[in-house]
Amino acid sequence: MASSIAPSSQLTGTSSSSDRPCSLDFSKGVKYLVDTASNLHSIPSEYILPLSLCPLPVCNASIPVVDLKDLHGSIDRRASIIQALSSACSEWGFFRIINHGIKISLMDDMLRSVDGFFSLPLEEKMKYASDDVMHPVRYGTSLNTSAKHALHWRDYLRHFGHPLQNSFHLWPDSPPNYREVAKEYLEEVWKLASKILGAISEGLGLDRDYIEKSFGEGSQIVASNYYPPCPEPHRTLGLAAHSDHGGLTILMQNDVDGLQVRYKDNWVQVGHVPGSFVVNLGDYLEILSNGRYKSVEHRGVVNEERTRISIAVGHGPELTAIVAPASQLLDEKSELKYTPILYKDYMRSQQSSVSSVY
Ligand SMILES: O=C(O)CCC(=O)C(=O)O
Ligand SMILES: [Fe+2]
Repeated sequence: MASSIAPSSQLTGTSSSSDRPCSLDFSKGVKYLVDTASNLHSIPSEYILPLSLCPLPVCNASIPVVDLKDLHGSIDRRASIIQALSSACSEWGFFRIINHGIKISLMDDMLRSVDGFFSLPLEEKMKYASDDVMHPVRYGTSLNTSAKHALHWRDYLRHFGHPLQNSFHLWPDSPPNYREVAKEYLEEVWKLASKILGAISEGLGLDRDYIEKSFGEGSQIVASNYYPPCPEPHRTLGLAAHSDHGGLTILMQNDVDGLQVRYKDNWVQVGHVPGSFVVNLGDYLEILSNGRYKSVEHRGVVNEERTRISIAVGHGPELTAIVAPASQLLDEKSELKYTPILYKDYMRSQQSSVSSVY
């Protein structure tokens, strides 16, 4: 669960220094940098990470695949899916899902809308820029944290999906179909998260609706990440190693690889499999399960040739929920591994000290 981040340089992605030429105002994002800098053969020094944090060769392993077909079918079928989810959650904290029920055409539409947003003129995207890391809709670059850090090769659009009425009117209205597509996509992903959370709850020996009930009204945040080609991909990262603070993240991406997951002190590459989602547990579920399930570190690496897009949707409790181990999972012999904390305070503390997206 513990997150690591590049040591501080004097920069954050949203600050700009007056002695830097305008063309290198990094707050405009890496897409802008790549589009406007002529002959970009090396990365600006602000993006160079210490060697210890640079991406190393990765180990050969694959995250587990869970087939959700007939999750609501026979009792035996459900039990075997719950068993597969439970071992993926305790062993990896990450898994791929297939036969999840979301239409590929909707996934493609969402990817196209997000691509359309990042392809807008800079002035249009900058309408959503904000210095407030908790702002309900935010376009930015590098990491979503107020901590000082070396810059990362990523632009992002981040906004709440649920509760819808709190932020829908603030979502980008360009490209013209963004709101309509994102609304449908996020509603479908919310339903999928709910099904998976029910199965995870049962896998822990809790009632099917235990986790969702613990969410109260719940929260959903989408982070769309845009990683343009990078001239020196081995000297930087798109997204620093971090764990997600929410309950469950459901991620899809275009056909360019770049996600890496920590597994037994190695980094494992998570390749693109068309039509599937990658799912991971966040800190909230590690704490709720009193450490039985893991919220595992992951990061985004970049490449020289192609733009990578990923869309990560986090599902967690309402901001006023208490994050604490489920009392049913504790008996007099088990030690309470985490101190209860208000979810809002947990989020805030993460966002002022480490890389965090949700
Ligand atoms: O780009 C990716 O695959 C990782 C995204 C991610 O971890 C996040 O947005 O929290
Ligand atoms: Fe993440």
